Amino acid sequence: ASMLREMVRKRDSRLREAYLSYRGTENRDVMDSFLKMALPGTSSGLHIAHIAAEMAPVAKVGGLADVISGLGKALQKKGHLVEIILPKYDCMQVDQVSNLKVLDVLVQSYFEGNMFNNKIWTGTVEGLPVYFIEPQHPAMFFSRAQYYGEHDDFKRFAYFSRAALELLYQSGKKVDIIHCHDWQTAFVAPLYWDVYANLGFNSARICFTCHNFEYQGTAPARDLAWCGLDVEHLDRPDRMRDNSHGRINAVKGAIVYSNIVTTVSPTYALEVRSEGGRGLQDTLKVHSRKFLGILNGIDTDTWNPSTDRYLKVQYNAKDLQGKAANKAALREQLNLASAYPSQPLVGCITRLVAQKGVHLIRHAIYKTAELGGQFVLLGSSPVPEIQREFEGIADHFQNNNNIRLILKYDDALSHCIYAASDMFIVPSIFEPCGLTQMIAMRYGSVPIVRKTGGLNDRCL
Ligand SMILES: Nc1ncnc2c1ncn2[C@@H]1O[C@H](COP(=O)(O)OP(=O)(O)O[C@H]2O[C@H](CO)[C@@H](O)[C@H](O)[C@H]2O)[C@@H](O)[C@H]1O
Repeated sequence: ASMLREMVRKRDSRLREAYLSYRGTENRDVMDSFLKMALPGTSSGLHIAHIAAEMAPVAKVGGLADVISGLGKALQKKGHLVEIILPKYDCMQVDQVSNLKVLDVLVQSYFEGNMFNNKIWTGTVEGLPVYFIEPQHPAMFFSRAQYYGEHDDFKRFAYFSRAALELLYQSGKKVDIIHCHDWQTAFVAPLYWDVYANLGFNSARICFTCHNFEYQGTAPARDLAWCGLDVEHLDRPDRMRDNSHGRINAVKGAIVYSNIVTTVSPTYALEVRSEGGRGLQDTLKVHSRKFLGILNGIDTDTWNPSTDRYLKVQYNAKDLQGKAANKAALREQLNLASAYPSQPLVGCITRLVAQKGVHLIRHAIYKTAELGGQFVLLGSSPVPEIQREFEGIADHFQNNNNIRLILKYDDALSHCIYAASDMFIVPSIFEPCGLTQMIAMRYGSVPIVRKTGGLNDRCL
């Protein structure tokens, strides 16, 4: 911790200046008024609805899921009424939902010229009330045995965004803040102001958080009509038309139409104002008065080595024996050599996509083997070539008792790796925030990161 504190002290002063001027007078009024409304520690008793594609642990692919439950719980603790709206995926972890039941009302929503019924399920996840929407649509949008990666993802989530707003509208809820996340629910912002506000459902203000500008949700302009948006009105350079090709862009629409737009670290908020914006930099500049970066946090109940039920032995900062016991347990579980307790163990838990620096991860595996350390990778890839490449590396080290690659998603194992490792690598090419380095620090594993985005931010 003292090393990290020292690093923070030595932080590039130009970056600090840039950050401070970004938070300067021009943005202050807008920010202050919204933060008073939206953030913990200010007023309480607001009704906040998050509309999202993921939530931990019930429907998790990556960091978005952690933030939906972590932020939701933090806001709830501050006295706000927080509700989450999710698709009812067939593959979600239903055992993580308490009191799951279907309501005896159906909510009808518009799509492609027709009205469709939606079953509404309710339940509690991590103490938060959740609504799950199950469309009664012949395309079975959320019964695909996976969360993303379907040919009609744009259609699936345009449908969900519309149905989620319809649920809020028909239930007569007086919501203060509707918080949507990433391209999958970016449609909520233009739908709210162009469709629902005209129906008198207009008490809420819209917050859009972009967790990663790499994914923007683009499609031919005509596809916007599916969820009832007006293509002619929105297919314009100052509204939803993408800045570099003729398609429409869901994230751009949310930037234009939301009251406040956030991303997940101040440094990334600076980066996306140039190339990091993946073509949206000019839009972010036009809307800079309502755009800011707020550093993510982690859910310190879920990620707590002194209460973590997945660990062999719980431990805390004052009791590192416990950490050693977890290292021994993981070595046994993964059939790794265990003769030398002090032989360093390097951990890495990630979605294996180009963003995460897969070539650097590969290099770290070989280098650790060469230097006589141990390496455990837990990761899976939506990109078949990358998955195959890492399967090859796993095979290569099959008989090496210092290296293990576990190429799947496994929540329980991830906790054990954070606890067992001495060091944790996050060599991302770009990283909007990054949660794994924060979790690693919480578990006493030293993060080794590339200096980018949230990995290059004030985290102490
Ligand atoms: N195979 C596996 N098995 C089990 N658990 C696994 C796993 N692979 C990853 N995880 C878990 O998923 C989470 C990933 O967090 P990241 O910060 O890397 O987010 P991600 O890049 O998905 O999301 C985006 O959103 C988040 C949240 O805003 C940003 O921090 C980030 O920079 C941005 O890219 C961690 O909780 C990690 O433990």
